[in-house]
Amino acid sequence: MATRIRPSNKRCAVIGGSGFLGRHLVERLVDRGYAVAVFDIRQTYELPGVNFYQGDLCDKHALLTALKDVSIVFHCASPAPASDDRALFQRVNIDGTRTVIQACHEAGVQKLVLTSSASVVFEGSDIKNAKEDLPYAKRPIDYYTETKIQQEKLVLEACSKEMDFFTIAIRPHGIFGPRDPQLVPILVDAARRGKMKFIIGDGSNLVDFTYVENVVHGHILAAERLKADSPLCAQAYHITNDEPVRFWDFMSQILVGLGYSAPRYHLPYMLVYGIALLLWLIAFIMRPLVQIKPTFTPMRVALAGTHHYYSCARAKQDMGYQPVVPLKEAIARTVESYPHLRKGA
Ligand SMILES: NC(=O)C1=CN([C@@H]2O[C@H](COP(=O)(O)OP(=O)(O)OC[C@H]3O[C@@H](n4cnc5c(N)ncnc54)[C@H](O)[C@@H]3O)[C@@H](O)[C@H]2O)C=CC1
Ligand SMILES: CC(C)CCC[C@@H](C)[C@H]1CC[C@H]2C3=C(CC[C@]12C)[C@@]1(C)CCC(=O)C[C@@H]1CC3
Repeated sequence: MATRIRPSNKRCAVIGGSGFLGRHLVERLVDRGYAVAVFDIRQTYELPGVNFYQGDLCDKHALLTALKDVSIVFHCASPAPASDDRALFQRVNIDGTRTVIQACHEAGVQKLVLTSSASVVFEGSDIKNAKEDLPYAKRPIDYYTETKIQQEKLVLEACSKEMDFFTIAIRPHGIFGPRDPQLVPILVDAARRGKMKFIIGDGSNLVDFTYVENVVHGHILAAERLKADSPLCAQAYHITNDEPVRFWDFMSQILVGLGYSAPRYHLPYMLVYGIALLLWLIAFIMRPLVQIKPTFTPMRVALAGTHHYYSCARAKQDMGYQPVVPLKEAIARTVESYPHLRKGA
């Protein structure tokens, strides 16, 4: 019988490696001595020790070129959550993830680590210290969440001891840090347009914001501890900073750190949510004529006015996870990294 030659376990691929999380992951993997292949629809940087493969993850042949001799695949590609292109989410997050799994099988990859999201259980109402056994959202709040649920199921169901193929899903929440294209830029844009004067609700809602290096640490631990008969197989894990913070305190610390005023006046949650829904409806109806992008979408209002924080006890127990950068330090590093977004810059 021909012996199947296994790729070196220090060779990995990062699908979505040109993105915010992906690039931080790639940098850390290189520091740890991994040879890394980045697969992405765009190339945003160059790094010694990293090979770039530009392509769409829905294209199996393109993927197979990048997965040659790779033993670990990190899948952290996704369309931007704010997009409302349902067909794109279906194609990339669902059909594309099937293609990734198939390509992993054909290339002899042993481990697939999916970046899922803690939002797969979020329906717009309070979530307090939830464990991973909370059921998936029955009424997902948007297409992004809907397809992240399907994606996570596909990856976890693909775990197979018989095929020597092990899978795991990491569920981060509210990732932030240097080079994040979403949280800080959107916040500053809203502040510059005078829209950050108001607190939605009473301001006491607790939320997880997770520093990108902690998310990276969770991914690498997952990959290194995932093996046959380990409790990690086919499981989902929350990865957070383990320091839930008041949503509006966190936003205020970022804003004040960058020289803007903190929001002060309170508005009732239901009023703002109703207005956001109405604006969304108007934007939807007007779409054939004009593209309107409201700052306060129903999703953002729900995230800004409810509790949503998650227990990471399972990751601590099964993979020895502990956040490596505490929240205070993480906020300071983040603020420092955006000199161009400071007030007056
Ligand atoms: N940013 C956040 O707060 C959170 C993000 N996540 C998940 O983390 C992952 C990474 O997110 P970010 O780094 O924030 O996003 P990002 O938008 O910075 O990175 C995503 C990358 O995927 C690539 N990509 C998109 N479609 C592709 C395709 N068809 N083929 C190949 N590459 C493609 C993009 O070019 C981009 O470089 C995503 O899966 C997201 O769902 C989960 C929880 C929270
Ligand atoms: C205008 C303000 C009321 C809000 C500005 C900040 C928001 C842009 C961010 C606050 C919470 C963030 C968040 C995500 C994106 C950016 C925020 C809405 C995600 C939706 C990204 C993708 C996920 O998987 C879940 C995240 C939850 C928190």
